[in-house]
Order: sequence, then structure tokens, then C-alpha cells
Amino acid sequence: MAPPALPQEMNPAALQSSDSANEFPVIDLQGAHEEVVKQIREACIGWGGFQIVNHGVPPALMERMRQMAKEFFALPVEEKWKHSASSPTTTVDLFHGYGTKEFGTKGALDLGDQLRHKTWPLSARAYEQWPTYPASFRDTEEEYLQQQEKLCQHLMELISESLGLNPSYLNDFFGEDYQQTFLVNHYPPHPDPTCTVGIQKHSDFSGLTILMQNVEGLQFIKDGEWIMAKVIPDAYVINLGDQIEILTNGLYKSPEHRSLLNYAERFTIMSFASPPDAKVVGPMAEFVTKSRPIYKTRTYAQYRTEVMTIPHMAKALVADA
Ligand SMILES: O=C(O)CCC(=O)C(=O)O
Ligand SMILES: [Fe+2]
Repeated sequence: MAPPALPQEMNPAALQSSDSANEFPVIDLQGAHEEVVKQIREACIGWGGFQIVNHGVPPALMERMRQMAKEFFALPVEEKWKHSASSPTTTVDLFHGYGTKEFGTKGALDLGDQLRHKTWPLSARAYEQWPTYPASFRDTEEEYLQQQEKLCQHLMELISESLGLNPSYLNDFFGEDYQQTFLVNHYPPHPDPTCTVGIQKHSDFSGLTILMQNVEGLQFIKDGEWIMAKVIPDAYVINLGDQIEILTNGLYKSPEHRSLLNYAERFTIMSFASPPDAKVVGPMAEFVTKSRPIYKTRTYAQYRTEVMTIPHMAKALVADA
């Protein structure tokens, strides 16, 4: 009997095209306001994400954060392991602390290690999971998170406006006790980046993702092809999470994405913004039309509980009402 075919999610060569006309959008946040809002709407409808330049986060701080990450991941594993979490604290959590990539437990080989922790609300901070080496890691991270929060609020305003809503709509919806998670992914350099993926196809179950990458690897699926998010120095890649797709009843999509390995060591430094666990998330009335799917309404924690049981976590719960 022939062995089963490699699932497309795990095959780095699947659906790749070198001469695609599709390009992941890049938006200059210093552009004319109306134009920026329009570009965001188009990008969110067409892709579910975009890159941003001139976003206001000081490049020197971004560089310091990258340097901290590089030095931490270069430590021997027993040192990194001092910041590991033995297991998730609730059944709907991913692990927090240092560890290997969790998607591997869903049956595919994802290559890399990572450091994840909750950073907002303040009560969720477990400082034992924050690196103590390099010595300035924690201070740098604190400073970096403040900038991430500012940027996230600004993006939420722009996205709200792009939906024709009051600029404060999404920030109010996520609320003061919204959840922010910090994640550093580390993918070792690989002599054959086609042998497996760094992280397989998935959408983010949260609200909004902000990511910086040092070398190429992140891809978004568009018209059935994988399109690389090009590396632009000091830019951020922004993508919507499933909660925004649900809120907008599918007008804006949380994009499916994955990461390839690279010949070079690859780092991504990310922050995710999500609603509080108990927040009830369902389509807003103004987006419910006959021509678009209607999504189920449930709490953010319920959504995660369901998504965690689905292999590959890919667009798990789309239009399932
Ligand atoms: O590291 C990357 O390039 C992407 C990681 C990612 O998509 C995630 O952690 O959700
Ligand atoms: Fe992701």
C-alpha cells in the first residue's frame, strides 16, 4: 500500500509560485489619514493583513529587542528551560514560558523553540517566565511592550474607522483588561528549508497580531498560492485574528499563514491582543447581511476551547452558526 501523501499544510513546496502578481500590501502609517484608512480596509478585505512602515516604534528599541531575543535563544537549553512552564494553567491556554513549538503536538513537524508569556493585564504577568539573561531583557521587554500597546491601540482605531465605526470601537470592545501575549519564535538555520516548515498553516485565534521578522519565512495564502511577506527593515506585519473575523461577520478575514525555515537563523517577535476570556464575541449587527456567513456567538474562552480540539487549527470555526 502506498504511504499517505504529505498533507499540504506540512509541505513547504506546495502551492508556491515564483511569478505571482500578488503582493502582500505595505502601508505607510504617515500617509494621508483618509488614504491610510482606505488602504487598511482594502488590505483587510483582500488579505486579512498588511505590513506597516513609519509606525512610530523607535527602530533602536526594535533592534535592542531583537538582540535580547538572539542572546536568550543562544543559551544552552537547560538555561532557557529555567523559564519553562510545566503545563498550561487552564485547558484553553497554550503553554506559557519557554518551550518547543506547540503546533507539533497536532501531528506535524514544526521546527523551532519559543518563549511566550502573558503581559496584560498586569495581574497575568508571571515574571518567572521572563528571561533574566541578558540582564537587560526584562527592562527592554517592558519598554517594548509599552510601544506595542500604543501601536496596537492606534491600529485598532484605524481598523475601526476602516469599518465605518467610531475610532474607539474596537479598543472599547477589547476593553482595559484585554489580553496581551508576547511571543518570540526562534527557528534554527537550516541547510534545506524545504524539508519541513517552521510553523504550519493556521489562522490566529486572537484579535490582532503584530510581528517583526529578521529574515524571510512568513507566508500568507492568497488565491490558492502562498505569498511571502517580504522583509522590510523595521516594518511590522499585522494580521487579523479570528475574533475580528467573527465581529465583522466575515467582511474582514483572519488570514491563513505559515512560516518556512530559512538558511539563516530566523526570529519573529510578536504580540497578540485578544478580548478577555469572558468577553462574548459575535457578529456586530451592522455586518449581518444575507450575503455573508453568520458566525456563532460565544465567549473568547469557549472559542479557544473548541479551536484547540481541531487539528492544525486552520480556519477552524468559520461560518459555523
Ligand atoms: O514566526 C512566524 O513567522 C509566524 C508565527 C505565527 O504565525 C504564530 O506564532 O502565530
Ligand atoms: Fe500565526
